[in-house]
Amino acid sequence: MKYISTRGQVEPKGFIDTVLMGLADDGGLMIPEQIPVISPEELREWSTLSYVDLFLQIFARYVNDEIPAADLRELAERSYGNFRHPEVTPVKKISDSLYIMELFHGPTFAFKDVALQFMGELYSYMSRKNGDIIHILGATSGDTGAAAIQGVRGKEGIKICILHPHGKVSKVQELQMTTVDDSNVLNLSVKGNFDDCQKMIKDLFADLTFKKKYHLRAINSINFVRILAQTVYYFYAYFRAQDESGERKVNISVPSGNFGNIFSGFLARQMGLPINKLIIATNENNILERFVRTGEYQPGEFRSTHSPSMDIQVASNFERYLYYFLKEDAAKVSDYMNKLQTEGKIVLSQEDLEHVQRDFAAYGASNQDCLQSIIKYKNEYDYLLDPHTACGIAAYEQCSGPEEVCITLATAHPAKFDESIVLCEIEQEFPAPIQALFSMPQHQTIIDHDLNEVVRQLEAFYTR
Ligand SMILES: Cc1ncc(COP(=O)(O)O)c(C=O)c1O
Ligand SMILES: N[C@@H](CCOP(=O)(O)O)C(=O)O
Repeated sequence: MKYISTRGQVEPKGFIDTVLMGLADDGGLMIPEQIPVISPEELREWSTLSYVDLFLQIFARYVNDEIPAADLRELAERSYGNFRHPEVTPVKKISDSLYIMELFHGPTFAFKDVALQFMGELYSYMSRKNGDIIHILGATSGDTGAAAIQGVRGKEGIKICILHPHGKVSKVQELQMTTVDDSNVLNLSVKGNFDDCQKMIKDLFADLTFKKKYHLRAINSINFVRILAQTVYYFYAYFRAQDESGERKVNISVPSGNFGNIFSGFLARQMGLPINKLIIATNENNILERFVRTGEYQPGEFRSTHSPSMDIQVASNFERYLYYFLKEDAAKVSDYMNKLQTEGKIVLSQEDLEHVQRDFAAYGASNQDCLQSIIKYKNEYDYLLDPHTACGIAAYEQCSGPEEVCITLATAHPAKFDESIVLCEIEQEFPAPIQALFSMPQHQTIIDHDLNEVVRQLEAFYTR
């Protein structure tokens, strides 16, 4: 298996080189040259596997023996051994037509742990084995940063710098990132929004001299291994729903922002998993929902909502979908991305829009939808949704048919977003590891939205 760029200007790479490259050197995103297809017989065999065994089966199709099987097993077991639930990502039945897959049983109580626990182990393995210097640079709207820091804190040979939007993450997210006092961690709190942070890190990765000089490595979903690790739970979810749903079609509703999570679902479907509808659930930052409804992809005005981790206008992984949508024509992808840069939008023909609507359903939840879903599911099912999952539930209610079964991905634990839970006049008890954060000192550097200042901070950090 080789990996290529969506923009076609990178020589095909192996798995490890793809992980190390992060953002493709031509500014695109790395993707597998060919997506492996799993036969129905194999899917049947996979359907009873444990989470770790399923992970190993899927990864075996992508890593080309670049990591010996025994080592990969050890990395996976160590990663998922840190989860508080033996099933890693358990599925709960809410009603006859609704299941919730809880992706928040990892160390930082959000779905990012699923891929980032593994990435932390993988980077550490690469550093030990090859003596690679790993300088991680990432941007976060709150969850990726916390999970990435947790995945590598204190690990030898690794330094991590995370940019988050100042004052725009929840209190618990801020504490999870900034109470870590290991010397290999730097938190930059940027006066701007997540899109500003993501743009700055993409600019730094695109500066190949800087990237090479400081050995920059990515933990955001620009890194293909993040996408791959997230496909595992789509298989796992589908198999659990299939156990119960009989002949009914299985939909999956995904709270979406940077399009990484749902792109993993798209990849699983391309691999042969018969997911019926993939439902994109957004908040009021609804660029993806507008795209599916109208065929126009145009960043709008940034809004602060009750689901702050999805307050994203520029959905990074949209480019990966574009590549497959444009029948793997990298020149066309470059064209479309240039158009987005110069004209501020991409507009599809009616025929292309119909194609998109066959790939995805979508719903943009308003702030009111979000709070109403939290209140309704607490009252009717005694289940407390976090505000991102609540957007997923609102989308399930709009897009899933009466004869279908839907699994909504619960992307975070409600304790991370008590600000929104309080607005619903609901009291919750915090899990002990979250409660403990409130009495710990914080470490962060607040900076202006200024690329030169980020460079100064990074140079000082990486060379000390
Ligand atoms: C809790 C939560 N839900 C949903 C999302 C959206 O996921 P994605 O960016 O992969 O679309 C994020 C982060 O983006 C998140 O932190
Ligand atoms: N919601 C994310 C945004 C970054 O997304 P990523 O999947 O590209 O890392 C966050 O919590 O930071």
